[in-house]
Amino acid sequence: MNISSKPPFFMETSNLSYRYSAKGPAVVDNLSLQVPEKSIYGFLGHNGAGKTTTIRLLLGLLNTVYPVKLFGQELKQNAQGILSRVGALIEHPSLYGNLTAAENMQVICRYRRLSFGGIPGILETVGLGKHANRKTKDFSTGMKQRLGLAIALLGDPELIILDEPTNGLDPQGILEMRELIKKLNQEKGKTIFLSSHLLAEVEKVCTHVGIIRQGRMLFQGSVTQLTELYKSSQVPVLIETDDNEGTRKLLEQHGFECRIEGLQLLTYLSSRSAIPALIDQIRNSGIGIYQIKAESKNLEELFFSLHNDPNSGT
Ligand SMILES: Nc1ncnc2c1ncn2[C@@H]1O[C@H](COP(=O)(O)OP(=O)(O)OP(=O)(O)O)[C@@H](O)[C@H]1O
Repeated sequence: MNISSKPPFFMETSNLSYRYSAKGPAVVDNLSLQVPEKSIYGFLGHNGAGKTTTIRLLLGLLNTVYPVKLFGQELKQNAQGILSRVGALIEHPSLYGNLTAAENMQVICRYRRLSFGGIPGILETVGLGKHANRKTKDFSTGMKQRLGLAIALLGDPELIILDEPTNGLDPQGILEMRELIKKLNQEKGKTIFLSSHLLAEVEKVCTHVGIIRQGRMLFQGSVTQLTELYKSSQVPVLIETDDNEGTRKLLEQHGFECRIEGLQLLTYLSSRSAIPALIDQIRNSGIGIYQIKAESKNLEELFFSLHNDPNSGT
């Protein structure tokens, strides 16, 4: 993967690696991230893949000898200046329940020596304008998360880093957070880096994506490129017939790999358009089909297909 400096990426790492202990495994392993300006970059991976650790490295919260660049500058050389242009929400926000939304923001403003002037506008942006004077102990999880984002927006950062921003939210809360992220990007020009373990979530919100497994990058590119790759990977198909064993033999004779799973047979096709021919083959051999169903590919299968694709990832 090439690290180009023209134009500089808003955030980039080159072969970033990290171990929590000298003899422990690499939790982040040769990770070269490239986050374009004005993108919404989804950092996708299962629980324990190394997302939060990477975010901590990007924010200078963990020490590393590897270069981490934000806005084209090395983080270590000007951490204070660079981080004043970054807003972050890692997991759930720490709020004082007995203080109102506005008062919670004032606490952070005092700490960061920012004026209180921007608070009403930011609360309006995140949809909490009407709740500015409510104590946060009465807030729903979604409202707390939006207030956490409001706090990250203090100081008008150009880059916003969000660790699993929809975690723990109900469907309505997820929808609102998703719309808010898009609004911040499209209307306020913010570059947003967010981590998630949900492929569907990333596809709906992000312009770019980096997929990691065990700290290693499997794929990095635009969501359009990911969709193309995803489409070209194999489709799992479940078949139930009156003779699953006979169907298995038949399909294997035609070069399909398959296995019996309970009352069904699982095989993989190159695309959904191959299903009619498959049905004809089974029916022509006198086997009765009870049902046939193309499964939607989940993250695990995408990981699997990426892992086996020599052209993808690292
Ligand atoms: N402070 C720590 N000390 C030792 N190991 C840690 C520490 N924090 C995380 N790990 C380990 O590092 C690996 C990556 O964890 P990390 O939290 O970065 O992953 P993640 O992708 O953010 O997962 P999740 O979505 O569950 O938060 C995991 O195996 C985890 O157990």
